[in-house]
Amino acid sequence: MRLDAELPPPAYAHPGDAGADLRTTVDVTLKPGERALVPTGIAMALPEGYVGLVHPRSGLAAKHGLSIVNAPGTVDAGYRGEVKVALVNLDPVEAIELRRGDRIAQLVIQRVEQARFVEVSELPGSVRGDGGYGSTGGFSSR
Ligand SMILES: O=c1ccn([C@H]2C[C@H](O)[C@@H](COP(=O)(O)OP(=O)(O)OP(=O)(O)O)O2)c(=O)[nH]1
Ligand SMILES: [Mg+2]
Repeated sequence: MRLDAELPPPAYAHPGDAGADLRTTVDVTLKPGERALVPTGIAMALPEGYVGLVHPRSGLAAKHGLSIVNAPGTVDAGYRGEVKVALVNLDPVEAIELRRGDRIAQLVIQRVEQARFVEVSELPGSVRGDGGYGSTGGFSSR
């Protein structure tokens, strides 16, 4: 549902794209390190068993340092409020100026399972075991 009828609905830039672009309904300037919760003018009713994931756009991230604090944001199937994007400017020097209608993020809709959590006193073994956080090594050149 569009809460702002003047702006286009989410759209895939190409056939087969995973992410549909979301737009800001407001002008916003982010100073270096600043964040803002930005409205998209979109509300939706995803079918049960699906989730909407709000991902950064790679071009804005690589060129300007525009990211999302909670990337990817989670839009629950039962959520009926406005989808918002927690943008952050990670550039150390330059401010980022966004204008109403700019495409600021992309929504990826995926199937999702709901687990049934079963409490146990022992876990089955595995090859990895409890190794993590770099247990297989870091940069290959060092
Ligand atoms: O990037 C996002 C992330 C979340 N939401 C909306 C939809 C989601 O269903 C709801 C709650 O998100 P989440 O569970 O991540 O936030 P919370 O801090 O746990 O809030 P709550 O206590 O309402 O679950 O906020 C967005 O619009 N954009
Ligand atoms: Mg929550």
